[in-house]
Amino acid sequence: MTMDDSRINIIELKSGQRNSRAARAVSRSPLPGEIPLIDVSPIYTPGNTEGLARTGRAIAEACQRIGFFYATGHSVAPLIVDNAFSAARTFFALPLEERLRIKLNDRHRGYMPMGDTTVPGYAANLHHSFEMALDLPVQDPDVLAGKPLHASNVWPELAGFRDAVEACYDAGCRFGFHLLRAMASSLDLPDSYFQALYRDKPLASMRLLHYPPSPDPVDAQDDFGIAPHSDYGVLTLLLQDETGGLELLTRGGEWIQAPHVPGAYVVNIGDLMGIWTNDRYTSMQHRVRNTGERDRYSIPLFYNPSFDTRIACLPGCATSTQPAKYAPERMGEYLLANFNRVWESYKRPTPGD
Ligand SMILES: O=C(O)CCC(=O)C(=O)O
Ligand SMILES: [Fe+2]
Repeated sequence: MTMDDSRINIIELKSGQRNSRAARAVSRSPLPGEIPLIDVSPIYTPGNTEGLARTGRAIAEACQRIGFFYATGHSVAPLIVDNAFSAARTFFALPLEERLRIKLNDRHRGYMPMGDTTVPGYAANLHHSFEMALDLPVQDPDVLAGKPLHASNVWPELAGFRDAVEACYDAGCRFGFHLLRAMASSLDLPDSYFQALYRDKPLASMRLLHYPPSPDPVDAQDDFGIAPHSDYGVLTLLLQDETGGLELLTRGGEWIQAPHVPGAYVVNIGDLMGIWTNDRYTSMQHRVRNTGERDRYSIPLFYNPSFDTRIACLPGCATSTQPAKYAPERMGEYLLANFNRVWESYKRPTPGD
């Protein structure tokens, strides 16, 4: 397989098992219930305190044990999901020159070419992506002020693409916003605790990802679709197609497959949730190996609160025997510290620019 672009950027992801044999170990099928399937529909019924508490308890169990769960009953219409995947397939089938017309900008919107991201210690990830986030008008005061990450999206000239992607983004954000009530309940916090931090311009960004088929990295040069990493934000809501290839590291140190479950989102917690909960909910590593014959598409939504949110140990998560382990972080600055490593190389002129 040829790389679209030979420049390699670094996405500094927490990768505890960097390039070790364990990180390349073969995966197994999950045991029944090992990645729990949680019906989250009570999040949509105001006043259903019992249902919300039940969902919260299931989420607490999942987050503490494995850091991932499948969510059903999320109210995102199948047609919205299908349309977004169709849009992704059409976009990645465009000639490279077309995709490069909207190359990733300094507000982290646009097309990120194949081979442009690596997890330290690994070969370049074998995927490329379309990146978008909250779409703010040019006259928005934060956009005018040049506040980082606040911008309008950029779009390819492709009929129907924008509508399909925006519908998926809006529906995913609505789901995330409701899910925050159950996340709060899972931590014995008032239902609206997290929602209050997401009301004003949340840093919610979505990627359309394409992974071409690639050789098995266990025997080859670590050519993962995406190498082992944990997500650095708060909450990730992932749609994946039927291809499979997503794998999770269990707390016992085994890699297990997280196959496509029809109609379900894969939900996982990121590193910032570990800071918030003092590691009650610790992010877990995951990776993608697309070793079959098929192209794989996925759509993660990184659902994070507003730029100025201060992420510090939550009430109830520190005790006298377990004091807060982490210094507080500011949401936007924390994300920027991670993104900047990518941006640096995008600011450099490349041949043909
Ligand atoms: O494509 C997937 O299933 C996972 C993507 C992922 O882990 C990421 O973008 O952080
Ligand atoms: Fe990830």
